[in-house]
Amino acid sequence: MEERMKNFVIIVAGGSGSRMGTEIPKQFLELHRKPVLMHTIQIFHDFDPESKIILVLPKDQHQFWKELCLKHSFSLSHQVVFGGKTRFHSVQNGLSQIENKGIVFIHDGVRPLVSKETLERCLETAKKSGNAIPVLPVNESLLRQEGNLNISVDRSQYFSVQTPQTFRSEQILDAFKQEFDTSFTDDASVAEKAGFSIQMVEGNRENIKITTPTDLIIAQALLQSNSL
Ligand SMILES: Nc1ccn([C@@H]2O[C@H](COP(=O)(O)OP(=O)(O)OP(=O)(O)O)[C@@H](O)[C@H]2O)c(=O)n1
Ligand SMILES: C[C@](O)(CO)[C@H](O)COP(=O)(O)O
Repeated sequence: MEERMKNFVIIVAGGSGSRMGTEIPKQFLELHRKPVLMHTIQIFHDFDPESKIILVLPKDQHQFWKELCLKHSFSLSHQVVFGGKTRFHSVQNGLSQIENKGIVFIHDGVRPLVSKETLERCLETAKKSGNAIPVLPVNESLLRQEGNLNISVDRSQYFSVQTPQTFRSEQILDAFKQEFDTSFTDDASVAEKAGFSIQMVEGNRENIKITTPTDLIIAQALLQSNSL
């Protein structure tokens, strides 16, 4: 009988939230009666209750998170590790907890609206092809700045990138052995620099990254309509 592959989920929430600008870090803000991070963890647990969930949080937020879990009676199993200086270093800390082969989902803690269908597409393609990056076509026109000129570009050649960026564990562990480079904006850029070819799958429009106060209003509305 074929052995079932283990799923690992690294949820990164080690950032500073400077563009949100709230006193409470954005991952703890309440949306639809629960902190953002609890929505995110719940989605992955519901997708596969057997998966190992690793939450990356700045060291000085661990106690606060523990208190929030008690307050909300949040008991889904997860392991908490320290955040790093950049997203790359936070992911690296998460990867250090992967002890055997499987599929690794790397997801922004502040994307609490990823759909089950996106997760299924990511899982299936990563199993088959080594990785899967959820993307969407760009809905607006695009301009590129070149000196004093602003030049229209062909938007059909561009896609906006979401998470969970999903990999076979061997591939992503290998990619993250590299030295940090300032060009790394996500995990796909790390894998690409290590020589792996990147596979795109369709993401979902609701899967926004809560970055600014406006995103919070949109996420609140979407979560409310999801639960109707
Ligand atoms: N050192 C860092 C920086 C970012 N992240 C995580 O990477 C995701 C995407 O980053 P972003 O939305 O930019 O979060 P922040 O860095 O917190 O926000 P900002 O750039 O506005 O400060 C977030 O879940 C964030 O917590 C992380 O784990 N560790
Ligand atoms: C990982 C990411 O969410 C993919 O779109 C994005 O690259 C994070 O960028 P940020 O500037 O760190 O928010």
